[in-house]
Amino acid sequence: MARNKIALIGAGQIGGTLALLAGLKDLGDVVLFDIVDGVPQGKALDIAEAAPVEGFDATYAGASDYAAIKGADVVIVTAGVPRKPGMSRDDLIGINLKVMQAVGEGIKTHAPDAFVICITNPLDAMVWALQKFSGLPTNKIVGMAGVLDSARFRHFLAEEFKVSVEDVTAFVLGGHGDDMVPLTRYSTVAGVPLTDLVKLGWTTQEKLDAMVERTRKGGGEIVNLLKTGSAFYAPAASAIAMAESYLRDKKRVLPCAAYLDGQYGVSGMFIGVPIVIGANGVERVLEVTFDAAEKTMFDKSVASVAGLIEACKGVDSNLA
Ligand SMILES: NC(=O)C1=CN([C@@H]2O[C@H](COP(=O)(O)OP(=O)(O)OC[C@H]3O[C@@H](n4cnc5c(N)ncnc54)[C@H](O)[C@@H]3O)[C@@H](O)[C@H]2O)C=CC1
Ligand SMILES: O=C([O-])CC(=O)C(=O)O
Repeated sequence: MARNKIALIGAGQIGGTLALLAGLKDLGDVVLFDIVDGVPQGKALDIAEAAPVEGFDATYAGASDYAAIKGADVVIVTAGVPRKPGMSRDDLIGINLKVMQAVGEGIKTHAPDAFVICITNPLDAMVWALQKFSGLPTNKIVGMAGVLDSARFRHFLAEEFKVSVEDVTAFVLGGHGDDMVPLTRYSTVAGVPLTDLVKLGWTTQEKLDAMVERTRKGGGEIVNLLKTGSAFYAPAASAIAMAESYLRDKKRVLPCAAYLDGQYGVSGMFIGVPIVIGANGVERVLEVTFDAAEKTMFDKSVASVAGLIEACKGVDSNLA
């Protein structure tokens, strides 16, 4: 059976990590694409030379021409710029929107049948714009954020409870901004909701609130530490989980920025919600019920994303 082809648009910090993880997980052959000539080629060769040591068989190529992504099964987009300390993700809109136009046209011409995962920030607006520029069916394009935000929350919870990360589940929904929605009622240790664990004395409400807040600001915490860019290991691992679910038809239920057509009372936008990812792309949206406080938080987050989309339309009148 022919190997799958994975195209990585953007060969920076996340792109390089994606390329390595794709090999380690035997997901398929990898093409790294970047506008900076030499970088995708150099990273491709470096990882290909790691393959004999790690024992995976995959071809690696680097390119600065979109023709190289032809026939890709999965495209993961990290092209653009990351933020630096003092910036918000939203400050990236002007520059990254133009990048999404070029990437969208490249995908439309060379890989229109791919399952596309957008990572570029500000995420919920960029995946919306990428869908418009590429014309992809809305079940074949998603944004990566919820898996990462949930993984951060899971890490903090596992540390607090001194349990395996494997036994901690979490759902962080909404947009990928500081008003994202970590849902404590739907996050568990071995199936027991966090709200019950507070009652059982495993933690206090104050500590839980602090972990929720740390999750919301998790991206900024790493930007302030790194100073030159933003997180890349956990973002890459998160997107690889999504790609693997598609390529292996695993039908995992993952929180992703998905196109909503009435679900959660939202239409025509990409928002972080739990979805089933299988061979048909986004196969199902899981609509969880919110209590009044959760709904208020979710609606606030949706309103922020709507504001970003309006800002995109202001920058590029073709999107209006
Ligand atoms: N959705 C999420 O949860 C997360 C999103 N991000 C975002 O992911 C993006 C990438 O982050 P990093 O890999 O750390 O940045 P990076 O700067 O290391 O890599 C970005 C790459 O994109 C390339 N690039 C720029 N314009 C391009 C174009 N028109 N076509 C092709 N390539 C182009 C650059 O040359 C660079 O190699 C940023 O926007 C960052 O904010 C980062 C972490 C998490
Ligand atoms: O915070 C950033 O700029 C990068 C990002 O989205 C994250 O790490 O969650």
